[in-house]
Amino acid sequence: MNQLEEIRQRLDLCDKKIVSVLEERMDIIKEIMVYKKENGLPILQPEQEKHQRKMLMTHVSENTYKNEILDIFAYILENSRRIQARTLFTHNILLIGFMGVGKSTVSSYLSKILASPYVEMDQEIVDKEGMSINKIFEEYGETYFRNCETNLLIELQKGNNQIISCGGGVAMRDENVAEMKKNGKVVLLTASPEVILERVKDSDERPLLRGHKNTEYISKLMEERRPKYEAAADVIVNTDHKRVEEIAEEIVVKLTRGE
Ligand SMILES: Nc1ncnc2c1ncn2[C@@H]1O[C@H](COP(=O)(O)OP(=O)(O)O)[C@@H](O)[C@H]1O
Ligand SMILES: O=C(O)C1=C[C@@H](OP(=O)(O)O)[C@@H](O)[C@H](O)C1
Ligand SMILES: [Mg+2]
Repeated sequence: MNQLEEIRQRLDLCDKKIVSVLEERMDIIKEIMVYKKENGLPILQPEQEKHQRKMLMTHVSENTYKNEILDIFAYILENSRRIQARTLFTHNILLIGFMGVGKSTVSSYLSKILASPYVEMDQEIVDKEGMSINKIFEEYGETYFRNCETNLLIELQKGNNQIISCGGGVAMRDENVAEMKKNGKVVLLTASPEVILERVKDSDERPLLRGHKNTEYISKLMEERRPKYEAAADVIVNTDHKRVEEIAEEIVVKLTRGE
């Protein structure tokens, strides 16, 4: 064997060790998930990830390859989140509820923390149609927009592990709810009319609230929609005066307990 071959063999041995240690690390992630579930501990714990990063920085502080190693660890941590998510869920998670309850905000956060694809239905429709929701309502009318939602929902059934933020009206059609249930769990977010008003008052992107930014109108429409929302929900989480992190944790806990 020449010298180069010998060096390459050492490299191969090194790869083997990395594979083995990565496998061990991923098994530990699963073990942690099982332990948390069994002992009713918080599941997401973003502060623990901060601690982990700190520890990692101390491990590499003197290392010649510090930047390269940190780059690799970004992928390792991303994949750990993915394993964590797969341990918890194999289906889609769909967030429904009235305008301003925080569906888009919470979905985006959940997708980051679970390293899962995020689908914003409103945005998908805007991109596909090449115009804003206000413009779609003005040019083609509400029914056209609702049909776009139904078609998109059918399309989304092809994917798994997606965090899907539904527009506030999606759960009003029974056929949409049937589509959601095929491959997903439905999370209903709620909030009081006062909190909703506070959250939506500065935005002009919701055609149904144009000229109706008051609690009386919000309250009335919310009551009209409530039975459909509640019938569609697998779990319900109230968002009043809660931080996004708290809401996300509550969703994950309720979904894993199957409440
Ligand atoms: N838990 C929360 N606390 C405070 N503000 C929030 C919370 N959730 C969402 N918001 C804010 O409320 C507004 C509406 O949220 P958004 O996610 O767009 O709601 P939805 O998609 O349900 O209409 C946004 O400005 C967002 O930043
Ligand atoms: O409740 C509704 O009928 C709607 C809610 C909006 O989404 P958000 O709930 O994300 O604001 C958007 O789909 C459209 O303006 C109609
Ligand atoms: Mg939204």
